[in-house]
Amino acid sequence: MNTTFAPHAPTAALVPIVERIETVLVDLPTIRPHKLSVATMNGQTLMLVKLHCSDGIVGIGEGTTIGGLAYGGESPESMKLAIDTYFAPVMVGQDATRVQALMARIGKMVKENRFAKSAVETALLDAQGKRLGLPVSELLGGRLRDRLPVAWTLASGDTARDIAEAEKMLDLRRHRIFKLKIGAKGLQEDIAHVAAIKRALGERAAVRVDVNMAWSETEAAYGMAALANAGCELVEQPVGSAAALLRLMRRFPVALMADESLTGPASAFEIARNSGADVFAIKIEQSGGLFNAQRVAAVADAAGIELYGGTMLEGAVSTIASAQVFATFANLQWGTELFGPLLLTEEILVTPLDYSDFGLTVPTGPGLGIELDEDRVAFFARDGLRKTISTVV
Ligand SMILES: O=C(O)C[C@H]1C=CC(=O)O1
Ligand SMILES: [Mn+2]
Repeated sequence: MNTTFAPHAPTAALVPIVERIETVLVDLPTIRPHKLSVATMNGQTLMLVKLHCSDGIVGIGEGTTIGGLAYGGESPESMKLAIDTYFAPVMVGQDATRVQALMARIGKMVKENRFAKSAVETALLDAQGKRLGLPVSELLGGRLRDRLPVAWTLASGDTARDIAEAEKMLDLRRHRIFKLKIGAKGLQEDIAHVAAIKRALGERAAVRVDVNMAWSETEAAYGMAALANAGCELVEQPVGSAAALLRLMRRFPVALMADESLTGPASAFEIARNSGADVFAIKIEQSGGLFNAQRVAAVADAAGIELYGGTMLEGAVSTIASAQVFATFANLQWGTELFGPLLLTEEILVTPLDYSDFGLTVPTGPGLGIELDEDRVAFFARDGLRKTISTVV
């Protein structure tokens, strides 16, 4: 008997492999200047990834940060360079269906670059979901919710304008949780700003602040007490170091949230071990991808730390990748801030996302469940049609 003859055995050629990875920088204006203590944004650059597989499936991913290099170690340009030069050779020719194995392979060759890893992992998961006919949330273990509460950030730099913006969001039933960006101005001015907004909105809305590490420890001690008095319910990353954050814990009747000091599972474990935060702002890019975001959530749950779904002011692709993973979290006590696409003037999806009734609907289609409007992406690409037209005119 010929035991080597197996006509129906799958052959290696049938395994879908990664054929090509395309990256594109897309520059989009914001609806107004967005003022953080680290930068003022007038636009946002999305670094989009298209992962072409041998079975014809194309997965999409996104890497985005805030104010170029003002927020962290990666920029959209550096992500593009890292993927084109270092990720692509490690990925091309590999089995596209083994997402975790491929991410582990990348991890051996690329030490850091968490944001770029998140973009590539998103594209792999989108492709695999499209291949299997399942939403990314189901590849990640299954969703617990189809809708996510979404906060809005008030960051125009002007108190009256922020109040008017909040009133508009309440009228539209789009947001009733507001995060105020402070830290760029003096302490007293910032506290007066927060108090005025909370006074105007009263019980109709929740008010939180993000200091983006701008305060010294003594400023934070004074500031947190005053903010608690003003009715602010949560203070996000008032100081830079995790040690200083820990020293501020439980001294004021206001929740303390870690953002910048949370850079993936290892940092989550360190903060949790020291009871160094009440809440984690989990971001897929800061975590180094969707699987790592789930690991951060598991650490938080084990330690009794509460969860908030954060954003790097991402466009639609990474916003929905975040939504797909946040939908799988056992706990999401503080909701999310997945409003990034609403801060941009331009739509880049064929079907816009559903923001309604103070929340975002998590798409149910295969993969991320969204489709890029390729003409608009080509138009807004850094070296794309918009540039050609404005050079000709
Ligand atoms: O949390 C951050 O620091 C970044 C981001 C999230 C919302 C926003 O306005 O900025
Ligand atoms: Mn933050």
